[in-house]
Amino acid sequence: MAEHLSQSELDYPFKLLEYFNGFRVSKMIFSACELGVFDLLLKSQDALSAQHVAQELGTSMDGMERLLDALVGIEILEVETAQGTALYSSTDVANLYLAKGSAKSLHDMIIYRSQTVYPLWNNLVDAIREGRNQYEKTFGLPSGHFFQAIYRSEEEMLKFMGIMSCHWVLDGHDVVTAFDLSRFQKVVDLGGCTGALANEMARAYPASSVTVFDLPQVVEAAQKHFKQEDSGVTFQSGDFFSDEIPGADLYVLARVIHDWPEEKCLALLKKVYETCKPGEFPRNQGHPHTLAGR
Ligand SMILES: C[S@@+](CC[C@H](N)C(=O)[O-])C[C@H]1O[C@@H](n2cnc3c(N)ncnc32)[C@H](O)[C@@H]1O
Repeated sequence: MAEHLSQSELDYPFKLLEYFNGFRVSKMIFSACELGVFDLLLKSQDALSAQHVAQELGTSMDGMERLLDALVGIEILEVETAQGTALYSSTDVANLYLAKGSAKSLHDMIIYRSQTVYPLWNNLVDAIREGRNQYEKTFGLPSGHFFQAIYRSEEEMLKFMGIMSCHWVLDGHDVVTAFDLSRFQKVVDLGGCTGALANEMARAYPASSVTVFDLPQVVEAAQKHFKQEDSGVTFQSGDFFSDEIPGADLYVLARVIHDWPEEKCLALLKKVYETCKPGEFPRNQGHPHTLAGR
């Protein structure tokens, strides 16, 4: 570690302190999102006092004042003083990413992190000791099948699908255009969920046909709640372990491989290799292509 952290860290451990206090910053943002602080400040035309925010959101005045000051400290909110009263307002960043409703809102992702991921990470020590996920200990759900736990109700499934989409609003275009993929005529996004990345792909390469392949209940929900009619993306349902996967000359596996143990990954990648139409690799290596993302 000493080799990677700068010399000054030996005199005073700035980075180390930042690392192990990082959870406090996460919790401040999670709490403000859950309480609706950013939504209220976005709606309000004027900067608001801590008392006003506390009253509107039904919290203690002392707790809210501390939270607002802490958010000013990490430059997510701004404060000005008028006649001895501190008045708080949102920054553009908070309005764009932390409040509900903007096209780039990460609100749902933050709520999921707060209510599902954070409690799971609380059991990280046990996860490492036992080598398995902690759904059972954290939520009393069977941990044997990861997606059965995540998709335990339609509401939970839609929440998960929502946060999967959020990521691609930020990075999707950059990811699909990082390489020129225009020569691939048929693209299949395995485990493509809502189709958010597939939509970016179809937009960037309008001459390609793009198909999302995912579990039946996910495909049904994707078409009902997330489908973008004009994107031209098609959906096919199935299980990529037990069913045939559609033929393609490019497969996308975005954030899929990391979900599975080694033997399942190898089985899936073998299936992709065998089904993928051979094509020309940029440096003429002449083997099928897999665009794998994690
Ligand atoms: C972590 S999510 C990633 C979603 C999407 N690729 C993305 O990056 O936003 C994994 C996806 O794999 C799908 N999946 C899980 N098991 C599957 C299976 N056996 N067959 C097909 N899809 C599956 C899930 O429904 C989910 O959409």
